[in-house]
Amino acid sequence: MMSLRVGVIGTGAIGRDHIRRLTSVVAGVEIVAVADADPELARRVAGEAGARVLPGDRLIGEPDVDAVLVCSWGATHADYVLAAIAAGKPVFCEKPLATTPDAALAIVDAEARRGKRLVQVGYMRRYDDAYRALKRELDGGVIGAPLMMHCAHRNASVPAFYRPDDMITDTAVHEIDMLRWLFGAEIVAVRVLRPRTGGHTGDLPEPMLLVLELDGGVLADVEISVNARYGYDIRGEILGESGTAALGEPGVVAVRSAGRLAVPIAGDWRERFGPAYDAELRDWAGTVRAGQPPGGPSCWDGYAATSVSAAALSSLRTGERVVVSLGDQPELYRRE
Ligand SMILES: NC(=O)c1ccc[n+]([C@@H]2O[C@H](COP(=O)([O-])OP(=O)(O)OC[C@H]3O[C@@H](n4cnc5c(N)ncnc54)[C@H](O)[C@@H]3O)[C@@H](O)[C@H]2O)c1
Ligand SMILES: O[C@H]1[C@H](O)[C@@H](O)[C@H](O)[C@@H](O)[C@H]1O
Repeated sequence: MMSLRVGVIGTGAIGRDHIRRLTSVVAGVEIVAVADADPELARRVAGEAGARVLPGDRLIGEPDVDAVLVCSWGATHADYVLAAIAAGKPVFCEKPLATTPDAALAIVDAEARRGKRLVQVGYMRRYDDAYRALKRELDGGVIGAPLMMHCAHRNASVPAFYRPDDMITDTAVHEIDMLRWLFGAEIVAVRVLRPRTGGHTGDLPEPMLLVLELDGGVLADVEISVNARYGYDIRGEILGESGTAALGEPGVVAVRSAGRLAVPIAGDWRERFGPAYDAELRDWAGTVRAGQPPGGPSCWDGYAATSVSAAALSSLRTGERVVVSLGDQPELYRRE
C-alpha cells in the first residue's frame, strides 16, 4: 500500500513531536509539507523531515497532501479544519478544536453537510492505558454506579505566553473531554471556584477548581495547577456506590527501599502521555489509510468540550454556576 502523505501545520512543540512519531513510530506515513507562522522554524523542521514549506492554507489544497495535521495555536485551528473539510481531506486537529462554541459548531455543521467524518481531535487520554483500565473497571461494575470523580491536573510549569483563560481552554479541557468519554454522558453545568491566592503563581489564577455536573447526576471536581514545579501529575479517582477506582500510571514501578517508598513522577505531558499519543496517531493513520472514518474523538466531541470550556470561562468571571446546552446532535455523531 502507498504511504499516507501528510502535511503538518504548526511545527512547535507538539507539531515536531508528532512529526517524529509519524516518521519513526507509526508505519506507512510520509511528511510531505509543513507550515508555520515562523518561517525560519518551518524551514528548519522541513529540512529535517525532507518536506517542503508552504503557507498553511495552500498546504491543505496541494494534490500530494492526502491528510492534514493541525498543531498550531488553538485559536487558529478552526479555519484550517474548515478548509480541510472543504477540500474533502482527513484532518487530525490538536485540542482544542476551536476556541469558541460558534466556531466549533461551524465545523460540526460543515462535516455533517458533507455527510462523512473527516475530523479527529487530539484528546489523547482516550488512548491512555491507565484511563482505559479505569474505564474498564467502571464499566465492569465492581465499584457500583458512579457518584463522583475527583481529578487533579498539575503541570510542572507552562510557557511564558500562557494566559489565565488557557487554564481552562488549554488545560482543563482534557478533563472535560475525559469525563464525557469515561461516563458516556454530557456535562450539563459547571462552576469555577478559587481558593485564597498564595502569591506564588504570578498572574495566573491558580489553583482553580472546576465543579462539573454530568447528565445523570455524577459530580466531578477538577483541580487545575499549572506551576506545580514538582512534576506533571494527573490524578483521578471515582467514588461508586460500592467502592472506589483510582487512575494508575502506565509503566510506573514503586520501589520500597531503606525505609522509603519511591515512585517516579513524569516531568511533562510528553513523558506521561507518550504511548497515548503514539496510539492515537497509529489509529488515526490506520483509519485514514484504510479509507475508514476516524475512530477517535469527533468534532462533536470537540464542540462539546469547547462549549463546556466557554461556560467555565464565564463562571471564572462571575463565580456563578453556568448551564451548558449543546443543541441537537447531528445523526453522523450519534452513539450506537
Ligand atoms: N494533546 C496534548 O496533550 C497537547 C500537548 C501539547 C500541545 N497541544 C496542543 O497543540 C497546539 C500547539 O501547542 P504547542 O505546545 O505545540 O505550541 P507551540 O507554541 O510550541 O507551537 C505552536 C506553533 O504554531 C505556530 N503557529 C501559530 N499560529 C499559526 C498559524 N496561523 N499557522 C501556522 N502556524 C502557526 C507557532 O509559530 C508555533 O510554532 C495547541 O493547541 C495545544 O493545546 C496538545
Ligand atoms: O497543551 C498542553 C497539553 O495539552 C497538556 O496535555 C496539558 O497538560 C497542558 O496543560 C497543556 O497546556
